[in-house]
Amino acid sequence: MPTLEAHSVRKVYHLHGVEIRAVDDISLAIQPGEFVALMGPSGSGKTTMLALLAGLLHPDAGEIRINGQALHTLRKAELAAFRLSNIGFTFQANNLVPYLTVRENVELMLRLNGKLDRNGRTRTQDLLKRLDLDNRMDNLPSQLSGGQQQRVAIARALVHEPSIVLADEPTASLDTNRAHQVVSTLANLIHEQGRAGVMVSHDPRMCAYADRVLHMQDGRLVEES
Ligand SMILES: Nc1ncnc2c1ncn2[C@@H]1O[C@H](COP(=O)(O)OP(=O)(O)OP(=O)(O)O)[C@@H](O)[C@H]1O
Repeated sequence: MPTLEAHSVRKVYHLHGVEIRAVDDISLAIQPGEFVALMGPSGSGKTTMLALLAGLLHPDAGEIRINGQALHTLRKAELAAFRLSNIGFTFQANNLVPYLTVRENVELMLRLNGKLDRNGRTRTQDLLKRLDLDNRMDNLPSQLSGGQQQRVAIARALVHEPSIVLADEPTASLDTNRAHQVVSTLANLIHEQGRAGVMVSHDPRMCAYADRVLHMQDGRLVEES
C-alpha cells in the first residue's frame, strides 16, 4: 500500500471574482522509502499541493489518503492528532521556537506526541549527531547559522517517526554546499527509515537527490522524470 495517495485532488481559490485553480485534478502515490521532488514555476500550486497532502487544507474535490486513511473522514480533532503523529513538516521559514534549545525544539515533537521517553531522547541525540549538530544541542536557534537551523528543523520533522515527511523549500536560505548536504542527508534518512518524502524545490540540483521528480504547471502535473 502506498504511504501517501492523492486521488483527483482539486483546490480552487476565489480572488476578487476570479477563480484560480491552484491544484487541478492531481493524482499521485508515494511508496514507503520513496523521496519525491515537486518542481514548477512560481504560482504553479506546489505549496498548495503540499498543504493538501499535509491535511492543512481541505480539497474541493478528490481525496488524500495516508496509510490508507482518508483524511476527509476524520473529525477536526482526530485529523489534528493524526497529522501530528503521521506527518513531519519543514517549512520555508524553519519555525523553531526561539526560547527553546536545539534539543528542546526537537523533543517538542515527542512531547506533543506523548513519545518523550528514553527511546525518544536517544533518537533525538542520534538524529542531531547525524545532522552534525551534536555540539549544538544546548544552543538557542538564534546562536545557529541558517543551515544549522534548517537541519534542526529536519531533525524535528523526523524524530517522532512519522510515515510522511513534507519539506517546503528546505534549502531556500542556504549556500550551495550546505544545500547539498541538507538534502542528501534528508534523502538518506527517508530511504533508510522507510518514510515517504515530498520536497518542494526550485533547484534542479537538489531534485537530483529525489527518486522521482514531479513537475507542476498551472495546478496540474505535466510530466514525470
Ligand atoms: N490563499 C489564497 N487565496 C487566493 N489565491 C491563492 C491563495 N494561495 C495561493 N493562491 C494562488 O494559487 C496559485 C498557486 O499558489 P502556490 O503558492 O500553491 O504556488 P507555488 O507553486 O507554491 O508558488 P511559489 O513557488 O511562488 O511558492 C497561485 O496563483 C496563487 O496566487
